[in-house]
Amino acid sequence: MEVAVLGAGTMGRGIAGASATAGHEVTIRDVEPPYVERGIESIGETLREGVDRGTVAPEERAAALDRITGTTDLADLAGAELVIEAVPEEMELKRETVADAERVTDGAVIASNTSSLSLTGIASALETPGRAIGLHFFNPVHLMDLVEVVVAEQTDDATVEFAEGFVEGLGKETIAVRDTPGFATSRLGVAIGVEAMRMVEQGVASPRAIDRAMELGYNHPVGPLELTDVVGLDARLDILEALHEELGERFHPPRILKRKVRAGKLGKKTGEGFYVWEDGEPVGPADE
Ligand SMILES: NC(=O)c1ccc[n+]([C@@H]2O[C@H](COP(=O)([O-])OP(=O)(O)OC[C@H]3O[C@@H](n4cnc5c(N)ncnc54)[C@H](O)[C@@H]3O)[C@@H](O)[C@H]2O)c1
Repeated sequence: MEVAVLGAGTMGRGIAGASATAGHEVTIRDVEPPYVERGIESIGETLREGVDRGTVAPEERAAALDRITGTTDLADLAGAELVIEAVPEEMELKRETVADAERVTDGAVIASNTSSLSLTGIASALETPGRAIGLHFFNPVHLMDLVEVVVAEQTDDATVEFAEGFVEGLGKETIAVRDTPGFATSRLGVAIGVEAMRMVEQGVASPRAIDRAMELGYNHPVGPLELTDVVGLDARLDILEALHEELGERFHPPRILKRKVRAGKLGKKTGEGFYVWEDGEPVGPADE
């Protein structure tokens, strides 16, 4: 199948790489040639790591890269049966992007990788909104087995079936979720994260103890506070504010989170969040 991916950033390159590895012809579009080139280079690097680990054969890597074409020209999407947008998380940009994709393709299913915006709001930018769906991939795409299939108010049954078939062909598992704030994964993940932050605030236990509770008590690979540091405290605050508005008080952003974001303590990327980070590792608790 011909698949078009819009945006060659973190997610777009992952989705393009997974699609090409599964045998699809992929066109990846970004707004400037260097972004496209960097995206394709990065797909090559990820596949190279797969070869080094023995999970990808060298000829599979070469064949996958051969199936990827980069472009900045929207007209090159014309033959796509599936378009997946992974442009920045802004409603107006997403609406323009899907409308452009609909205009230049002929009956393609148009999917959005949004992690928090209303699919129903994105779909309403289309002339035929029944073709819109959410395909919420997780980072890093090549290692994460889940794709949340987000069903907008307008999405047709045939679109859901098509999208689920595509994801299964990538060797990943789908869960179908109605278009509601935070879908399933962000809502559940953030609910645990926000309670963990309140527990730090109330002095219930140290961040490390709270993380160990979930890692050893529930077999989570990483605790909620370390995960917040990895995702970025600013990103977590944005999602919480959106969920608070839609779902009420239980998602009220804790003061400790707002305080840290105001102080520029955004987690791993700035060297401090709930932990102090050095060389990409948490080395101790941050001062409260
Ligand atoms: N990063 C994650 O962990 C993650 C996980 C799940 C979902 N998402 C979602 O995926 C989407 C993309 O996130 P990301 O982290 O890959 O962002 P990113 O900033 O890494 O990449 C976005 C890319 O889109 C490009 N772009 C901007 N306008 C464009 C246009 N009109 N057409 C084509 N490309 C355009 C940018 O130049 C950039 O290269 C967002 O909706 C985000 O919420 C992100």
